[in-house]
Amino acid sequence: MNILSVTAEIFPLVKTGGLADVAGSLPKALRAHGINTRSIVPGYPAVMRALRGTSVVSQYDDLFGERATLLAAEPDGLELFVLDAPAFFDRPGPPYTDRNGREYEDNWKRFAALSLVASQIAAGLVANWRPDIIHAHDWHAALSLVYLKYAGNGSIPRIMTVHNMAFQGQFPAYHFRNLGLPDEAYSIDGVEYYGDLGYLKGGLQAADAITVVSPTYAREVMSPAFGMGLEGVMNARHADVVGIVNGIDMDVWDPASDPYIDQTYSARTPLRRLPNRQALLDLFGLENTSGPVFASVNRLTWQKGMDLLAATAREIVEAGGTLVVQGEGDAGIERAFLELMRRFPHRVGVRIGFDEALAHRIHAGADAMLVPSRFEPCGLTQLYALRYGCVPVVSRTGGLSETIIDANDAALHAQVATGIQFAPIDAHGLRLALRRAFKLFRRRGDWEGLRRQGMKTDCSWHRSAARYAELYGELLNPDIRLAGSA
Ligand SMILES: Nc1ncnc2c1ncn2[C@@H]1O[C@H](COP(=O)(O)OP(=O)(O)O[C@H]2O[C@H](CO)[C@@H](O)[C@H](O)[C@H]2O)[C@@H](O)[C@H]1O
Repeated sequence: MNILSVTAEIFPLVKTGGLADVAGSLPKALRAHGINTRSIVPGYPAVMRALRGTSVVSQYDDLFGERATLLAAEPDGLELFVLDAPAFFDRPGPPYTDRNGREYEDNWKRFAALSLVASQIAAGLVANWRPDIIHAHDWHAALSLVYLKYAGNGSIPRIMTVHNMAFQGQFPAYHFRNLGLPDEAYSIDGVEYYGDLGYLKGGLQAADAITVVSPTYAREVMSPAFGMGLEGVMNARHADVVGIVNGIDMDVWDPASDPYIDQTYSARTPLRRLPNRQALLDLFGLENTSGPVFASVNRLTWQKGMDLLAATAREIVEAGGTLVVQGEGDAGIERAFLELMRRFPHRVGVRIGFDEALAHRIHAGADAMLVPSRFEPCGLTQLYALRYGCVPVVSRTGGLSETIIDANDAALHAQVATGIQFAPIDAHGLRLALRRAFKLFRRRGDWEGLRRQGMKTDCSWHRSAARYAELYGELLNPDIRLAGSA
């Protein structure tokens, strides 16, 4: 079976968040199910630099007014189609924004171009490789399903995966006439969205199946607080919505072979983890107190509850712990953490920026990973933390509530607890969770138990790749689907 995956990011070539990790690792996991995935990605500078031995698939003189070439290549074990369109993608810095953090004005066109070409591949553009299913990730890829739907001619099945409802690709309606879609596509069944253009909305309407990245989030997005305007569409499509929890790449995130960390270790050799803790403290110039080293590797945003962490960080210092924060995002939250570092230079360490290697070192060295998200479709940081023996402290929402087993008395007694969950998701809730963490940390046996259980947890793609494979099978054979849902 051949799958065309459409994505704006793919690890290890271009990553701003979890989308890249999933787009990079799911295809690997699907191979075990006899599924071949090729991903189409934009030809950003980092992608173009990684290419060797490319072949030209197709050329465009006028793709939304620009020249472009569709290439095929296989860098870093990935099987890719790359849309080399310098006018759209040959820009320094992050993929969606300029150096000042402003969204590019032509994002509507850049990702419409990617999507249009993807839809052409789905319709048979490539002579020796035809996909059986097209799988679009997030709003950047959503129009590929819309183009296919309105092209007619019995398109292949279409899947839309939503990694985060907060990012929808909403643009002024006047761009519609430049998208090359038929007039009927500007409707409630198409891309019309509260009088604007909604790319994700259009993708959801054009999809045969919709996946979100955890069953809890699948339920949550049916309500306005989590659906963020799309709850109506999600409710209308609920029969076709399925939640599948993300897995992680067990090779990339493996403390037994991680090239970024000072000392490799495994669940069987927990003492070998200790030098990584000291190395982390040294790196940030922090004191080695008898309290836990808390960490956060995250976008510094409201979604991630990082303002709540900034507001409670003092508690960590006063109770005798240390805090390491790595991330970038809202200027106000960045400032708040930098200010905390200035006040408590030996207890709070902060790095503003995106740094994959440092993220590994933090997971390997910290005692606890704080993930106080206000909403979290799935979350990957807590899964990496489990694998690295860094106990996750998470808010009870979305995928966080499904992937971490709270250390309540029953779970501790049964030796199944893997972390701490808290609710309500506010500063007070987080404060109480921190107090629980301090208490458990002092009870060394319980803390080691949490760490051990976490490291034993299967966070691989094993089960979830099987769910995707099953879904692909159902879409290609609707009779099975009917039988299954009866
Ligand atoms: N400054 C930094 N330096 C280095 N690495 C950093 C970093 N800041 C973040 N990261 C890394 O980026 C990734 C973030 O992934 P998440 O899944 O936690 O959230 P994100 O909101 O990006 O993803 C969305 O999509 C994913 C995938 O489906 C869902 O899990 C999630 O809930 C949803 O919000 C992790 O690998 C994290 O370690």
